[in-house]
Amino acid sequence: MLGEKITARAHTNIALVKYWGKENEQLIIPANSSLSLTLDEFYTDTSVQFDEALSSDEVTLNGNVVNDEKITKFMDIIRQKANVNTFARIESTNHVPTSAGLASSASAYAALAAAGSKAYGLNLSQKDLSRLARRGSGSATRSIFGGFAAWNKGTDDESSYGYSIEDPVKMDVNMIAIILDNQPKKISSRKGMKISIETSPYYQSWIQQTTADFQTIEEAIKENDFTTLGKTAELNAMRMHSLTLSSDPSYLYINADSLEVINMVKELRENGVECYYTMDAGPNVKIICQSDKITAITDKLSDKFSNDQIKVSGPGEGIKYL
Ligand SMILES: O=C(O)C[C@@](O)(CF)CCOP(=O)(O)OP(=O)(O)O
Repeated sequence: MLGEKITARAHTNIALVKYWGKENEQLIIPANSSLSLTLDEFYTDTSVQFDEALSSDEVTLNGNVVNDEKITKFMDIIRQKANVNTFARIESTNHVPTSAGLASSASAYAALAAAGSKAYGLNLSQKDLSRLARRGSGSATRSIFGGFAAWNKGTDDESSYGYSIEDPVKMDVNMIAIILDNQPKKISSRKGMKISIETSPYYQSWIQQTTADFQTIEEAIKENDFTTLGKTAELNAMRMHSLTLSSDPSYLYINADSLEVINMVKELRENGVECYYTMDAGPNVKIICQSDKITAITDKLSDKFSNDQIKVSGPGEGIKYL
């Protein structure tokens, strides 16, 4: 029997308050709550159709066959919830440079959770959809929602879920992604955060600080205070990266190009162009700015980087079915 083909689109999100460590690896329960901005420019479209003729899930990503047991394990969670054993054909198109620290797993697992659950006849609430997406990749929890979203840490599968903070976004806020390297990174976020939580001597102070940062940014959103949001996000990102440096073995996602961009941001700020930077598990830098500063920033960036490396994003929307 052939099921209905369901297609969903999820946008990636960039954390302003980072998730960097799990309390429970199997359920992907984080060590702290996190908060992000969903972006309009980067998204994943995924279609799912179950087919009794299949003897395993068939997965393609950007037209290429993918064999990833993480995907099959994720689909098994959906099959168990739907009480259906049939395998599925999954076609995914990433409008994000895959696994280059541009959070492609966030949009990928959010889209797969939405298309997969609906294809198997589940009609999940947004909250339950975010709990399901969380089982694929932690940051996907937030990509179910548009604009500013949060992932409530929780303590178990039931209490660890995403929720919308503000969508549509009132604050004038954009992110400019500079794509320095779209090669898959050597240390995945999953591996990196495990090393940090297990070996960095600063991990506990990170948890205290990031809990405070969450409240600061939540308040800044309410007060439409871009400066506090940007400043706090920049410090939070660098504190996350200090965990990688202080791990054993020490490692670093920041490379020479990243530092080039960071110094440009500091020069821009010294010259009165307010902007802030954030980074995830890769060398790419994202610059947080308001609309009237975009041109000054992209002009400065184009001194060193080509136009196809520079991508401006406004706030993106939550999950939708196509
Ligand atoms: O997005 C953030 O909060 C910060 C990060 O992007 C890195 F800086 C973490 C992304 O981690 P993810 O890929 O979701 O890990 P998984 O749960 O092991 O799949």
